[in-house]
Amino acid sequence: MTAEIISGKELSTQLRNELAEEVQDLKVTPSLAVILVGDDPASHSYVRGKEKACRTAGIHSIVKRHPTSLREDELIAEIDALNEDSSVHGILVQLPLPEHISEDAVIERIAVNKDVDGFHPVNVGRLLTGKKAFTPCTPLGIMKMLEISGVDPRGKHAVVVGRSQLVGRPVGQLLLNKDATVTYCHSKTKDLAFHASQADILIAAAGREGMISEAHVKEGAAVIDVGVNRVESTGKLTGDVQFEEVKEKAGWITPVPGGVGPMTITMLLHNTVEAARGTMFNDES
Ligand SMILES: NC(=O)C1=CN([C@@H]2O[C@H](COP(=O)(O)OP(=O)(O)OC[C@H]3O[C@@H](n4cnc5c(N)ncnc54)[C@H](OP(=O)(O)O)[C@@H]3O)[C@@H](O)[C@H]2O)C=CC1
Ligand SMILES: Nc1nc(=O)c2c([nH]1)NC[C@@H]1CN(c3ccc(C(=O)N[C@@H](CCC(=O)O)C(=O)O)cc3)C=[N+]21
Repeated sequence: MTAEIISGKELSTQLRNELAEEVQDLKVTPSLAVILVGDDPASHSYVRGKEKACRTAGIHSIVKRHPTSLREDELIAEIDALNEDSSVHGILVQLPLPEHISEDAVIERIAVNKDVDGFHPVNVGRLLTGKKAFTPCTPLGIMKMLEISGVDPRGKHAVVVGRSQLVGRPVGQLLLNKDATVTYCHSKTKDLAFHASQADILIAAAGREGMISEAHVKEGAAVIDVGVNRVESTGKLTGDVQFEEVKEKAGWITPVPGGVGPMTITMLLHNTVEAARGTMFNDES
């Protein structure tokens, strides 16, 4: 079997065009504030990608760039100001932050209704209890890719490799909310190949170049590659999945680049439009 390749790039083009039309019909121009601390080239590159994507969708974006030496209290003060500013609908603090700044303290400071990353504990808790919430962009993008491919998680065995707060945990939760049977694997898992090869839906989110081989994959499975690893020798990006061999066995597969990455940014635009509508928490009980 040769897998169907799910192009996050193509799907993103379509969804971003649809978002641009939605934006035209809004009374306000959605506005996203991105805070970037330090000089990590990958972070700067991601943030440029976000700025560009905002422009094409008609979303206003402001990027606040700071040196690594920025103090935590200065960052908190900036977030407070953005929380107060009614012209700003979404706030994203690019991670990771320098070691002297507490990521938890910073994320908790962001207003829940501007938390377009879905990292605030209130949004995390709402997701866990099945309520409407800002949902982390990468997991949301993954669910969209499965949906568009006609892969319904209900009753399927989903195996998630990785349990981070940003990717692994929330994607497992979304799959559970869609009635999948979910297994999480992580660095202490014994016999990863045994667990992974049981999966109807396999999410590879460990950040380990090429760790998922053909031996980890069940015939016909949907394989979603979240990993973004830069190969030292070539400078190229590659995923956690050995694409060439796995595509001969899987039913569906996502490439890197051009898979989950572009969808993450598309879902950020989606969440920003949602924040600008301001109706996420309207039916609060
Ligand atoms: N395409 C996109 O849009 C995005 C891509 N990414 C990429 O996804 C990957 C994961 O990101 P993130 O979740 O933030 O990373 P983290 O480093 O925070 O988490 C990695 C997870 O993988 C687990 N893990 C590590 N090694 C192994 C192993 N050998 N076997 C099984 N599990 C293992 C870790 O286990 P333990 O908990 O035990 O340490 C941990 O839970 C990275 O490559 C990152 O660049 C991230 C965000 C967005
Ligand atoms: N607060 C916060 N929110 C995030 O969502 C967040 C973050 N911090 N820190 C870092 C990770 C990583 N991440 C990616 C986004 C897009 C691509 C992406 O578009 N990748 C392209 C390639 C881009 C390139 O060529 O450099 C692709 O896979 O095709 C990848 C990774 C978001 N993250």
